Amino acid sequence: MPHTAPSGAPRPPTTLTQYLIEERRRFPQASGALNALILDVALACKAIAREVALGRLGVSGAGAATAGPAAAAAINVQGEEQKPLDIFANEVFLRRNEASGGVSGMASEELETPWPVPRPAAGPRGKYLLVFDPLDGSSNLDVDMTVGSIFSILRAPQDLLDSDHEVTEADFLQPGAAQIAAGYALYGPATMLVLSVGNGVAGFTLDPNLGEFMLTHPDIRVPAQTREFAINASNSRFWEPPVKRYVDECLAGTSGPRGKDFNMRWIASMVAEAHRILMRGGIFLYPRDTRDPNRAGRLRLLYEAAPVGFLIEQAGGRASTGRQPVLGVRPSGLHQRIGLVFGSREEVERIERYHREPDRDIALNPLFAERGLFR
Ligand SMILES: O=P(O)(O)OC[C@H]1O[C@](O)(COP(=O)(O)O)[C@@H](O)[C@@H]1O
Ligand SMILES: [Mg+2]
Ligand SMILES: [Mg+2]
Repeated sequence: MPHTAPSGAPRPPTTLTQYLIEERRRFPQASGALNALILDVALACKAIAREVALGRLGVSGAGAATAGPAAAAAINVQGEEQKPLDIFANEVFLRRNEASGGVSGMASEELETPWPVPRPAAGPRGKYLLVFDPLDGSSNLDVDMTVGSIFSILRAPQDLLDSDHEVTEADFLQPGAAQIAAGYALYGPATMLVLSVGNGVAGFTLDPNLGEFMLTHPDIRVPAQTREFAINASNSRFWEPPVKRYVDECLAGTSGPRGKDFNMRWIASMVAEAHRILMRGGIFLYPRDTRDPNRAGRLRLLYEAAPVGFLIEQAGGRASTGRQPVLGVRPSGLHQRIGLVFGSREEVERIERYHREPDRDIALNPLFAERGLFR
């Protein structure tokens, strides 16, 4: 990053606030509400980062002094066990952002129904809707591995702004292409915030001494090609033929049709996988499979697939269901699940191509027919 003033003297790094002010200059009529909302989200992420870093000493520990809203673990709307930190992170997101005045409703992985934000006593309703997975990859907490938070900002529909009624599920059912901004925080060795306001992707690293997110990755681009893939191979018997074919070809390496060796990674935290792919390329698959006929995939469209798709596409990569661009899918419900493939553009396009080819052609593929490495 060219942090050099015209005089040649090094310039202090840009803060998240300064970055947002610069971005806002592109829209002279903007009120500043979006920036205020993003800064509130960033503040929530800093509070979560502190708590995550405490490990068993914090709300996750049995004798935690600060148990607060996270005291009891429960089962969420998805039928998944909520860890104390899932509940804590959800509370932090809700409390921080309902006070901001920027939103008129929120939706979360941890809440069955939308969270209404009443019309303020004076002034207009918040112009935006905030959707989030407050803690992604929380199964990693027990083993002190990287987790994250992921969020999406949508415009509140005009009829909601004009009315006094509470936000409804239908207000959120907008395709990913309608997102105004999306981002995630990564709670790894360093805490990072990666953000797009529709003008590329920027990464900020939390300076723990200053408590500020500093711009460290100004223009993140996903390389078009890769030799690294990520998929939970324990599901291979449920995969559809195009996915089996793709993975088999990667595994065949130099002796297969791809003519090159591939590496594999699986962190079990989509935010962490997305971050690796934004940093050095790669491809991630959590495809539609046959494991549960009632579920089209594992990941949730509104608060996992859509924001990650927005970031990846803003960085020059591609995000797809395998059959169509994920940003084009209009959700049918808050917690709708979907198959997701994202990352380096050429690999995602290849997987989409395999989905278009009839299964008959795939069965005739000599590699797939003979090897079936993951069958
Ligand atoms: O346990 P699996 O099948 O590997 O699934 C891992 C996936 O589940 C998730 O952890 C789901 O997120 P949550 O932890 O928010 O439920 C993804 O981040 C990750 O890609
Ligand atoms: Mg998640
Ligand atoms: Mg979660």
